[in-house]
Amino acid sequence: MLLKHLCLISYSRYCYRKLKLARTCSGLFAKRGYSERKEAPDFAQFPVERIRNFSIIAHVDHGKSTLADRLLEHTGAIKPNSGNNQVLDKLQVERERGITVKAQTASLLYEYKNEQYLLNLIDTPGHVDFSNEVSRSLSACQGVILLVDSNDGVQAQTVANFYLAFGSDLIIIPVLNKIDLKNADPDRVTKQLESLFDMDPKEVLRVSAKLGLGMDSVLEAIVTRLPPPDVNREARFRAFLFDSSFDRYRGVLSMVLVKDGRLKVGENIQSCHTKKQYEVKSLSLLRPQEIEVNELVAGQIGLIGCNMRSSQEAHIGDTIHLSGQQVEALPGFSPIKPMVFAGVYPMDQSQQINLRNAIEKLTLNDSAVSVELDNSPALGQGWRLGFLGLLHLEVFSQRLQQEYGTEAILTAPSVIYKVKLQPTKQTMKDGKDVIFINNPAAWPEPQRIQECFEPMVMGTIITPAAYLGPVMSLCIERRGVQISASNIDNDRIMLQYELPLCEIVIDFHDVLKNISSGYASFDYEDRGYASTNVVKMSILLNGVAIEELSSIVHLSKAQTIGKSMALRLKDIIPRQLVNIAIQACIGSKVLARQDIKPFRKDVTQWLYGGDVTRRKKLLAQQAAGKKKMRMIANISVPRDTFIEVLKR
Ligand SMILES: Nc1nc2c(ncn2[C@@H]2O[C@H](COP(=O)(O)OP(=O)(O)OP(=O)(O)O)[C@@H](O)[C@H]2O)c(=O)[nH]1
Repeated sequence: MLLKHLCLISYSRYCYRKLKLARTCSGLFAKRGYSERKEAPDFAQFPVERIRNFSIIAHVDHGKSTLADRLLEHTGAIKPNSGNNQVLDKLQVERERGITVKAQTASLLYEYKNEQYLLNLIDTPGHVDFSNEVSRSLSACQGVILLVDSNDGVQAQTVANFYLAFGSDLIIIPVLNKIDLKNADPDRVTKQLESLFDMDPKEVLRVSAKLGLGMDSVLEAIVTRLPPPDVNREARFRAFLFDSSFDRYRGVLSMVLVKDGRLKVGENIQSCHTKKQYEVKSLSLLRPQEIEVNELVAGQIGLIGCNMRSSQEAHIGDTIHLSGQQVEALPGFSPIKPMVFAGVYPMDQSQQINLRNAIEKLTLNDSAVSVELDNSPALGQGWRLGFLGLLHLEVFSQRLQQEYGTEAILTAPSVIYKVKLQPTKQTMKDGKDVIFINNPAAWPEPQRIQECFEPMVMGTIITPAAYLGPVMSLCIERRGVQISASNIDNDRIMLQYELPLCEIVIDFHDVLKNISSGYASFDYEDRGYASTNVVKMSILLNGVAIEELSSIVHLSKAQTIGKSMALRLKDIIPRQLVNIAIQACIGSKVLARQDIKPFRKDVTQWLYGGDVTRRKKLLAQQAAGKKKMRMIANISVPRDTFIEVLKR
């Protein structure tokens, strides 16, 4: 009996402790936002004053995605310590390369002074090729977190991103990350921020996204320093379309910031751009996983599913409104200007339709890519695509393969040249004396050209002083002209060079990283066109020009490029029964020549003595056969050769 009593007491104590623990935990979880999972608030009732839209911007690898992970954990959107690494980097290419290429959104709930706030976070890419994603994200925000690595300090893209946010009149919260690192020097980096951007050192926060240190200070700064979105819930519904993606079952999903009014499932909406009407099938918020809601209200960022079927319908920068209501369109984006062009062809023509569908769907998710039809005698029907840079091109082709299972051949990248033609009766009549050319195959005859212009960029390089010499030599070798040089602090120097775009698209960034042991950083912006001396370099095989291998080069570099191209082709083209002459030419002038010797088949090996006329007859037959072969070899080069040469 006594034993039973004791057991009962200890059991009730156990239950009490468990209950207490549960209560403490629930209190703790409630504080960190966990309770909202059970009783998610009605997002449509969230007052505008308690909404904040912000973005995280930084130089590549300074920890944006890691900070986003910690903020998601800290606000209870995802479970802590469950191996969350770059949760918002959803694409396979992002996870493999460890970079963000696509801005992602997540709505967080945060409790501050007993009031719940809805914080809409947009994680942005850091690499210069994806800066369009950054500027698009900024259009939906009132403020940004400018994240700086407290070991690396201010880098080229920190400068570019700062000016992007500053120019958009956004509030900037400076945050130093990675303070846990042994070599971290937050004081030095704070001074850099003060001298470069005139920032108040007291406003600079210090965190470690990896260890989750200082997260409350960041969240508090977002709530207290940023204003709520400037929206009106009583006005007619208006939403700004700033991103889109394709869902196999639901068609196009449009990511919008609701500027005015509210929108419910079942209502009919219309696009200001295309004037097309749709019925709203689904509305959702991203937390970061999608949660369906019945209503989106002004101030919120959400997804609209309305059975849009084709990529042309979701126009980035469009204004969406309710059908039958007149509203003023919101200011859109200035069109994105692709910098690098490349031909994309299917491996064989049977895959043409698959590739076309894949390109169409992917361009919906990556609106910066421009698409034109193209045709090549050797590679068949294809497309000429425009990209923002080489990494963008690589990521696009990787996504084509990984997300849509299509193999494509990419031709050598080229920039877009401006050519002023000699005045003729025809050009004067059409008024088309200036043309833009992104494909060497379309280059006019030299006698028709009056002047050529090439695209220029203003490059900003930040490098430790120790690497200044090699960095400057690289810029000079790439035809750069120095505009300015200034000290950021005792150790780092910021250089500005005007450079031709074609000199930096291929490998400038890699070479810069190599010569500076990875310490120098680079960013660039468009600087218009400048007069130049470029020519078309053709590649001739046995006297026949192969258009797919031609390129536009600067006259000063034509000889070097011609030589290396001829050597590469010599390695790649298989030996054949005839001699193959590879020539790199400008017009009729041959710059470089390589010969691939023919196989020598000994047709006389079966002869054993006998009359000499017999031997001569066999050799004559062989020579006649070779003559015929050369005719064939002149025009047909194995398809694999193109793939090998055109692959970088
Ligand atoms: N020691 C330390 N490492 C960190 C911290 N924050 C991020 N990292 C590491 O820095 C690297 C880059 O982090 P990411 O979050 O991918 O950087 P990112 O800025 O999102 O990179 P991009 O999207 O490519 O621009 C990763 O290896 C992280 O683990 C930190 O506070 N301390």
